[in-house]
Amino acid sequence: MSGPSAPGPDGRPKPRRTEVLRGLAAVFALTLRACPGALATRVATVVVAGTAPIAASWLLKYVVDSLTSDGFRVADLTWAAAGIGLLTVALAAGSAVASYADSRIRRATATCAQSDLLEAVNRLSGLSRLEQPAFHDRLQLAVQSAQGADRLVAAALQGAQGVLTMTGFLGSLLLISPALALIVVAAAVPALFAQLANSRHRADMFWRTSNLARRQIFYRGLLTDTQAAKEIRLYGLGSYFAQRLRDDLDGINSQEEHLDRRLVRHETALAVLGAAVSTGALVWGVHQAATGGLSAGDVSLLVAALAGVQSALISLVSSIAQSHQTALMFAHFLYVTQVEDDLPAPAAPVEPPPLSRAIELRDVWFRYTDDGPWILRGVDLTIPYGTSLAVVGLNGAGKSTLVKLLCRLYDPQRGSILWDGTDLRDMPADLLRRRISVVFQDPMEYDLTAGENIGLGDLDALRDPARIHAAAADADIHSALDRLPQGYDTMLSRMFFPDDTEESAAGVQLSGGQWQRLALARALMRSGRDLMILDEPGTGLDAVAERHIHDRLTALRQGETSILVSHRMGTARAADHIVVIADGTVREAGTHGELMSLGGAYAELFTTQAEGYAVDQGVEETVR
Ligand SMILES: Nc1ncnc2c1ncn2[C@@H]1O[C@H](COP(=O)(O)OP(=O)(O)OP(=O)(O)O)[C@@H](O)[C@H]1O
Repeated sequence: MSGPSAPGPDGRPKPRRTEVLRGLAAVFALTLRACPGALATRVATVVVAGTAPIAASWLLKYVVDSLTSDGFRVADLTWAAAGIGLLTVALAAGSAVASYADSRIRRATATCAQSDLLEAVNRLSGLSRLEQPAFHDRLQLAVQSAQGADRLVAAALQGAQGVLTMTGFLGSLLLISPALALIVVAAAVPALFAQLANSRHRADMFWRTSNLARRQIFYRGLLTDTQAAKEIRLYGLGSYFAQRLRDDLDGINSQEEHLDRRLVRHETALAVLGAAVSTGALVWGVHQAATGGLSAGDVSLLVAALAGVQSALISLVSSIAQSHQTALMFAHFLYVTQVEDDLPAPAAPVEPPPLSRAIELRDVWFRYTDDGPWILRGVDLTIPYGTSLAVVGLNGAGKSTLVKLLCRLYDPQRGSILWDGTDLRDMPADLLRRRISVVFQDPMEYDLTAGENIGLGDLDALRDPARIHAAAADADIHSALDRLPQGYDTMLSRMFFPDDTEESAAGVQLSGGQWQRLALARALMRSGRDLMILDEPGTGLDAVAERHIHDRLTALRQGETSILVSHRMGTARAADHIVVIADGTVREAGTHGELMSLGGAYAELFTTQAEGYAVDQGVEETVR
């Protein structure tokens, strides 16, 4: 990966010019990998399309010269005419084959580029890169350029065809008049520079407007999202977001409009220049023919060469410009596919052993960005093997952040987290995560079947109904799933149908608490886990379900190392150890009894919650 690119006018990194060449080479390598056969076919059509017009113009010159001379042979002219006809057929067939090959190249490169991109994003083992707006801008442009990679190939081949045709016709013009050949080429030079400048401006514009483009996609998604629909209707936000979407689109449109006007000015001037050169050359040719300097066939060749060189030059110039623009855009694709992992890979990776001693946090400091506030400020904590730890604290204290660090979704800036004495930074993140099972505070709701939603917890068991049902039973959701229209095969989505079913098999939506139990079942699927982390598993559960699941989990956790983040003090009190996180540090640590007798933050949290229940109870008694 090369160093960061120079910043653009808005301070964000901008693709460098050398990246154009890298982009070109990369797109051809991609096409060669994606569809070598179609590329070879397309090259063959370029040769035919590039040379046939020249051969046809020479045959025409031969026919015209023969017709205007004495004693021509009809048979020879017939062969020449048939030759022109054959070339026309070859051109027509070549064009049809070319568009078929172009379609194949388009589909294959888009698929290959998209999967390269997704693999690259998937290789990022942490979360920080995905939380940077600039990275999302790059990603958006990378997706666009991945979809348009075939355009660069098409433009380059069109350029090659232009070169072939132009070389042939220029050779013909040189035979008639070297000066004329020079004038025709010179007329194309301003066009070349203008087109290159235009393509640079267009690539810059895409970069400048990428943030607006992403935002209007966000608003569009929001306005059509079923989850957002409730609040949007309740608060009457539809028109407000629609207006913001229109403002963003207006911003993009006005920049495009500015560029389009510039293009109109340039293209008009270039067309006038080209027409003037052609007219002058034609007048000169007619004059020469009248004075006997050129034959009638020469004039016909001159007319064909003028048109051929002009159109080949225009096509060459526009293909260079198009390649330039696409290659500049492709720099974003290269950036994303070659971006460094946000978690540095260990120099000497250590495979995490099955946990047997303890997980230790030693003076852990963490903040999400280099200039952001410290979220954890020197956390010291030991979680002995086989014990349960409850983490409590006020909103925003850093409890979920601690969980994410334990999963190595981020690395701490200072201090270390040790797994049986080995720093997590020395372990490949994916191997470490196989040893951990987590229910996050905001678990995913996959638009898949109920069985898949659970089976994703252990891909090897995705088609193992017995294990899936057992995990569902442990999470107390089995009977609810069993009662669904297609049981575990029911699609949990109102957006999609299962692949092989009719519309009548449309999916169902679960309640918030049921989704939470499903996430718990998914976490329980993970075989061979050493650490179970539950980040607020009870928030969406009813009191009966919470009690039931709590007892079940307590039984399941026996002998297992577990961490429970919870605001429900009644649930937290059962843990072997409890820590109170406040101001980014461990404020208090101990058992429930120890912390209560300490009379500090834990005792206050506990009694405040208990008093709430007691007051409610008192009110109920008064009402009765
Ligand atoms: N991805 C992130 N990027 C930047 N800041 C973040 C991010 N996630 C959390 N924070 C900030 O870190 C702080 C701690 O958040 P965290 O989610 O760890 O708190 P918590 O103790 O789990 O809170 P809660 O009880 O509300 O779940 C908060 O101030 C939050 O704004």
